[in-house]
Amino acid sequence: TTPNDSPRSGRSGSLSSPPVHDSPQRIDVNPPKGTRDFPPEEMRLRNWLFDNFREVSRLFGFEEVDFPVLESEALYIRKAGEEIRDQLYCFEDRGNRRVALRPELTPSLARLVMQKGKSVSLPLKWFAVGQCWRYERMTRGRRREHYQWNMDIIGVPGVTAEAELISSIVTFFKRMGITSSDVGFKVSSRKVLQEVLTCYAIPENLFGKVCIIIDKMEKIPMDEIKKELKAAELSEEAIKELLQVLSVKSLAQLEEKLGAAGEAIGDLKELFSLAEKFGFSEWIQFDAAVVRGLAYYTGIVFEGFDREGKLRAICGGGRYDQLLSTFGGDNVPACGFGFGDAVIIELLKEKGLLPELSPLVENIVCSLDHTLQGAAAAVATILRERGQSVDLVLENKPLKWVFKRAARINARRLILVGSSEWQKGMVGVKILSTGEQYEIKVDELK
Ligand SMILES: Nc1ccc(Br)nc1
Repeated sequence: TTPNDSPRSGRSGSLSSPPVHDSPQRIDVNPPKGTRDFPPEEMRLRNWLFDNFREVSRLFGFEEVDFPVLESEALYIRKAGEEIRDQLYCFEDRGNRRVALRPELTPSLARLVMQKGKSVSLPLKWFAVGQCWRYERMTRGRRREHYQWNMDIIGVPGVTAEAELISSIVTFFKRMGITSSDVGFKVSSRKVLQEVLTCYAIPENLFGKVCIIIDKMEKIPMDEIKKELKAAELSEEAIKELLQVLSVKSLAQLEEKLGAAGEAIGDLKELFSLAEKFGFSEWIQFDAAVVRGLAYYTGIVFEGFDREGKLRAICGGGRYDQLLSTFGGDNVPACGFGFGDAVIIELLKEKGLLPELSPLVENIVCSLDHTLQGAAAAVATILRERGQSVDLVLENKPLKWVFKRAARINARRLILVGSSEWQKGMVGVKILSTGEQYEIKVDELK
C-alpha cells in the first residue's frame, strides 16, 4: 500500500496527495487514579493551609527540611504487618534498585539525622510538608497521595517533647478557628502494652506486630483481633489481660492495673500535668485503646479526632525511640507527628471555616491601541520593579474585555496607556472598587 493508505484512515490516496494525519488520540485529561490536580482555586486553599502549617512551625522554632519523594524501599520494610507496608508504592528502577514513593516522612527524617550524625547538635526540631503515596486498590476509591505536615523533635527523651508537639497542633487548630469542642486528642502510651506483654513474657520482637493488630480494634471485629493475637502466639490469658487493660477508662484505673511505678503511668501523668502548664488540658483525654498503626512507636502516642465522629483521624503521632537503631544507627530518642491535608479540609468545610481566597493582582495594564503595546509593557515593568503585581494585557483587546478580565482576576486598579496621555508621559488610572479615575505621570505611579 502507498504511505497514505494506512488501514486506519481507510482512505485510498495517491503518493501525490498530501499526507492525511488522523486526528491524534485524545489523551486522558484526568490525573492518574487517586491523585489530584491543583488548579488555581484549589492551589490557593492548599497554599493557605500550608502557610499555616509553616507559620505554626516557625512559632515553635522548628526548621524546615525536605527529602526525595523517591526513597529506597528498605526504609519501609518492617515486618509488623502494617497497612503502610501492604500499600507501598514500590518498584524496581532501571538500575534494578528497589525504590518506593515515600508513604510517610519519618523514615526519611531518621535517615537524614543519621547521615548528619555528629555534625548536628541535638535537639533537632525539624518540620516538613511533603507529598506521600500509597498504592491503594482503587476498588475503595480512596486517594493514593496526600500532603503531610510533620514536626519532629530529635534528642529529647522526656515527654515535654510530646507536650510541645501537641501544643503546636492545638496552636494550629486555634488559628483555623477550631476549638476543643470540635476536636480532641486521644492519648496513651505503648508502654502500657509493653508492660502487659512483659508480664506474660511475650518476646520483644512481637511488640510491633501486636501493636498493629490492636490498632485495628475499631476497624475489624473483636473475634478477628483475638484470632490474629492468637496467631501471633499470645496465650488466651495474655490476650484476655491485654484487652482488659486496653478497655480501662482512666489513668486511675490504669494505675490500679499496672501499678504506680511503671513508666507508662509515669509518662502519662507527666504529660497530663504539662498539659495544664501548656494550656491544652481540655483538648486531651486518656484512651488506652490508642496505639496508632505504625510499628516504630515506643511510648506516648496520640491522635487528633473530630468529636462528632464523622471523620477519620485528623492527625497522629508519638514517640519512636528505637527507629534510628533499627536503621543501624546510634540510638536517639525522637517523637513527631503527621498531619494530612485532606481530613482537615473536610473538617473545616463541616464547620464552615473554609476561607474565601480570591485571586489578587494590584494592576491590570493595557494599551488603548496596538501601537502602544510596547509602552504598556514599559509601564508594567516599572510597576513590577516597584514591587507591584501586574497583569499585562498581551493582545489588542476591547475595553469591555479588559474590564471583564479585571473583575475576574480581582485587580485593584486599571492602568490605561493612551496615545494623548502617553505623549505627556502620563497614563490613565481607574480604581476598580470605587470607579475613581485620574491621570498621573508614570514616574509618580506607585
Ligand atoms: N501513608 C499514606 C499515603 C498516602 C495516603 Br492518601 N494516605 C496515607
